[in-house]
Amino acid sequence: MSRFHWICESTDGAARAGMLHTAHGPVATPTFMPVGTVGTVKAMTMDAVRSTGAGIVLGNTYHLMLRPGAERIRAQGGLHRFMDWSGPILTDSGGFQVMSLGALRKLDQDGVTFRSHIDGSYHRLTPESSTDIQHALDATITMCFDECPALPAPPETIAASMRMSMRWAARSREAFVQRTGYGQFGIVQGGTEQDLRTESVKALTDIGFEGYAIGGLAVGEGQELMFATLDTTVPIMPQNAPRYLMGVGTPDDLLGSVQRGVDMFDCVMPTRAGRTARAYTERGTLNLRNARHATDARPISPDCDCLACSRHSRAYLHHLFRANEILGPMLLTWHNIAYYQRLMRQIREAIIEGRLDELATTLRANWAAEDW
Ligand SMILES: CN(C)CCSCc1cc(N)cc2c(=O)[nH]c(N)nc12
Ligand SMILES: [Zn+2]
Repeated sequence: MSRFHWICESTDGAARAGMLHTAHGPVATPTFMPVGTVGTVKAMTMDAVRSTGAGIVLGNTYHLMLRPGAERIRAQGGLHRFMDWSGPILTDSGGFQVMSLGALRKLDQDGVTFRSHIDGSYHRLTPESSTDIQHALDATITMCFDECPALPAPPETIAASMRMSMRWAARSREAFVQRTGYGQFGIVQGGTEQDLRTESVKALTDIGFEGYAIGGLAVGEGQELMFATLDTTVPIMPQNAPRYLMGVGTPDDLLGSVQRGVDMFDCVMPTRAGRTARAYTERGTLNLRNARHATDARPISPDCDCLACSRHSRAYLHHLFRANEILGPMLLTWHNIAYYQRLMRQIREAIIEGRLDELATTLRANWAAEDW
């Protein structure tokens, strides 16, 4: 079994193309990780997920600890077997979900106590318990337990939160059980304050992790401020470790972030859009509920090999959504994930061939094209 490591194969400016080697197989980077919050990529079978070329999927400690419970998943052989996915799985550590789900919660220096959004029962997450739960899930990549402060916030609030997250990172690392082919990622915090981001990167690299995530962004700061934060934070992150930008993003966000040196992404946009009739395409997004699609015999994308595009028309997808048929979200989620995977393959190939800037110009022009 190969040890957990990332190899940089090519660079094009700050962008990198590489290979992440794990206990559950290799993943080509840059990579987009479909979100499988409660052990399922919503509205997709795992065969459909595999057919898109996805290499790694995401799970969530918060959701899985509440239902069905980490112990029950462990007893079933771990999350891989439970959800029929033999590739790598990255699990988020739960703190972000507690905050973002608005669950009734009490945060203290040791961890967070919260009430389940499902049945109101009380639970507690700490760096130790989050790490233990991710171990029980047999996560290939374990995320540190952190706090993601809401933006905007005063610098002193961001500083206090980041420093608590760095103490929690040390405790998460202490609780992590090293296994060949498994990794743990530290999460850089610090809002959009460069000095705090620098302090956070140093704190995490002093502890030492197999990879480093950029947290605390994609929380409403906007693309310009997100990119500005990447411009100063990514260059001081370890060169030889994978970099994961959490919760990002649109195709344009992914392209700009890869150009700034990011390797891994996750976002609910393509799956959530698939359930709400919004199609991602090489020429921007389409709202398939719109009446103009009612008689359009074309596939969503002529260049797509997903089931929706290879067998059906826009008119059919329009009909399914108007009729509120389950097959609508199934087919469109499949298409959106297939589009995101195809985009990442295009970007990776362009980095290897040294033509990423040209591809970026073409992609951005096509995304801005008039509705079609
Ligand atoms: C399904 N995904 C949205 C969940 C995984 S990514 C969640 C997530 C998103 C964002 N934007 C910031 C943070 C952050 O700062 N810390 C953690 N732990 N998770 C984060
Ligand atoms: Zn398609």
